[in-house]
Amino acid sequence: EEQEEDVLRELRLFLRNVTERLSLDRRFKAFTKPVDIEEVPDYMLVIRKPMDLSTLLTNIDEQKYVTVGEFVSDADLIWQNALEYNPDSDPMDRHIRHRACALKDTVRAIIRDELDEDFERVCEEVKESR
Ligand SMILES: CC(=O)c1nc(NC(=O)[C@H]2CNCCN2)sc1-c1cc(O)cc(O)c1
Repeated sequence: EEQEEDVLRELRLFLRNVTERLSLDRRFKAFTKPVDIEEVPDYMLVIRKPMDLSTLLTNIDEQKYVTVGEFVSDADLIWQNALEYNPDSDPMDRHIRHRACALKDTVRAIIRDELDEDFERVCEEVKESR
């Protein structure tokens, strides 16, 4: 009902704000758009569930996320995929892995610092009620 829509609207505002801040961070430039298959043809052979910051924003607008936990699971795909696709000692691999680790830590720090646990609990209750 109305109160549920109020909670989900506030969730979308929070998630958009987090995603937009990540997209503005120069360290995460490589994660802002889907990997271009023309540039990186073997990517889809290695990575089963591609994810990027622009797709997170689209998912938010399409009301895919009812809890912060669901959003974090998709956000985690971004850095997990980067670690998987870049396992080697190649300087480029190390460079991307460093940024992937920074993305992982930044998402967790923002959620820890800015997400009210009572708010996430209400979102979980909305999810259970559906
Ligand atoms: C996001 C990601 O995982 C990614 N990984 C790369 N790895 C490499 O290029 C390594 C792979 N091992 C051999 C030496 N090259 S390039 C790249 C990427 C960077 C962008 O700025 C945009 C984009 O769409 C993809």
